[in-house]
Amino acid sequence: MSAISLSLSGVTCRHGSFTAVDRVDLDLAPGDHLALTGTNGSGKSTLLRAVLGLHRAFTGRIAVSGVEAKGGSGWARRRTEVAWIPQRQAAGRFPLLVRELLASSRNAEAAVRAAVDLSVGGLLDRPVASLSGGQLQRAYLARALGQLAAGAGLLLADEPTAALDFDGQAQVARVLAELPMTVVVITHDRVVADVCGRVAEMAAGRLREVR
Ligand SMILES: Nc1ncnc2c1ncn2[C@@H]1O[C@H](COP(=O)(O)OP(=O)(O)OP(=O)(O)O)[C@@H](O)[C@H]1O
Repeated sequence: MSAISLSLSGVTCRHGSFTAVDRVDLDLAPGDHLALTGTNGSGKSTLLRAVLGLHRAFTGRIAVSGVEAKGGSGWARRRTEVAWIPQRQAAGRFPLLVRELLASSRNAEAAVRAAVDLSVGGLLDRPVASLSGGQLQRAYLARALGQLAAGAGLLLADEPTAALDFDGQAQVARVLAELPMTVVVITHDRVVADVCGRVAEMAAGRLREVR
């Protein structure tokens, strides 16, 4: 596993006729850590979802490791290169055990090890739908660490500490700080922003780097 680059140029994302992300440019070198802050509804989640191919209504250029995703196989490859912690962690439409969520990382062993470190190792046989918000967030972080162990070189995390207690927030900030991967983390948490070398702020779809 090694860190990879992310390059956005002139990225505009629409929800119907509404422009949620407006001509965003951003270049991250392998290993850069960026905190993405800004007001609610300013387009942060939409932007990261576009990088993953979960929001396809965009124009402009999104390149990971210098490559733009094209077609189904291109986006499938993108999802092996990019680890993802979603904001509203979905319990899924079908009953899913924590163990199965972790296995979806493609490195179940590493994800389970991370789950143990993150204090959710005792919940492997519980349905994901039965976890508390903080437990679910820890489980999704463990899955992302499994994805990184499986070869992903970029982590996109959407408010990964929003549901965590103080100890959990500090622990996740530590884990993120130590990751040798490229990281973009949407956060309203100062502890997390402080461990990132770069900080950008979004407002009404525009991105401005502040540090
Ligand atoms: N599926 C959708 N359909 C229509 N509008 C949407 C949809 N998803 C998001 N939006 C709108 O796009 C804008 C950007 O939303 P987005 O979730 O990207 O913001 P955000 O910066 O991540 O917000 P927050 O900090 O509250 O999570 C908001 O005005 C939101 O209401």
